[in-house]
Amino acid sequence: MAADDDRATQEAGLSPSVTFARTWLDRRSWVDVARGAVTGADRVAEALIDGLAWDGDGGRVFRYDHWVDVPRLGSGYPLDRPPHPVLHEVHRALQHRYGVRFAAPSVAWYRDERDSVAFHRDRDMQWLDDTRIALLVVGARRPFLVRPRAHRHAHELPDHGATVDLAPGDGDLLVMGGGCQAGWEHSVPKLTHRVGPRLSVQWRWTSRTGRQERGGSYSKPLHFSRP
Ligand SMILES: O=C(O)CCC(=O)C(=O)O
Ligand SMILES: [Fe+2]
Repeated sequence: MAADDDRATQEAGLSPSVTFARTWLDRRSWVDVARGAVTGADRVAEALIDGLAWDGDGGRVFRYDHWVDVPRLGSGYPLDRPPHPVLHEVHRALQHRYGVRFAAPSVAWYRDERDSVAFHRDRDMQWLDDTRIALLVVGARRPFLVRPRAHRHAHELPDHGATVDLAPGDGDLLVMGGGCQAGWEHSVPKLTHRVGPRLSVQWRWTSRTGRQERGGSYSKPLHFSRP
């Protein structure tokens, strides 16, 4: 059988040898990446697409003082009812490695190169000083850009001020930790070349310490009346 056929029929599984590589962003903020943590990741992509109910066409959220489009589809599932069994294994392995209990995951589906999420912090977690956000990315490998929050108005810089591209895809795990949601922003930008579907499963934990964020959240919009 051709290698492509093997890949297409391979059932998904947690790789027996997962290695995490840590990138320190500053003294208290880091990102871990484990390449190929889930093998046969295309099966997971199919199970997510077919097994979950997807919300409308991305919709719009109120961000600070204006509405922005979030062109991608969103979903989620209860921790004990994953649409593919390997997601349960990934969840357990992540909790074991990071020593925290994650909330029920949310899931994002970028249908093609036009879907994206702009630079943001996951402010809906409210306590941002010490968080863990674990992402399993399946499907297309696309840029995942990280920039210091101080670059948020530096639109003239290349890649809008991004300093790191972690480019996860095809079964990679990416974990943002420490102060990543306090002092850093992340994005999955639009592309000008064609790409297939990309999905991310996102498990979140916050220490609930430090200052509590209030106001316009990015992924869970407050329902202000529209201007
Ligand atoms: O899909 C991704 O890799 C990132 C998604 C994200 O940052 C979010 O939904 O807050
Ligand atoms: Fe995010």
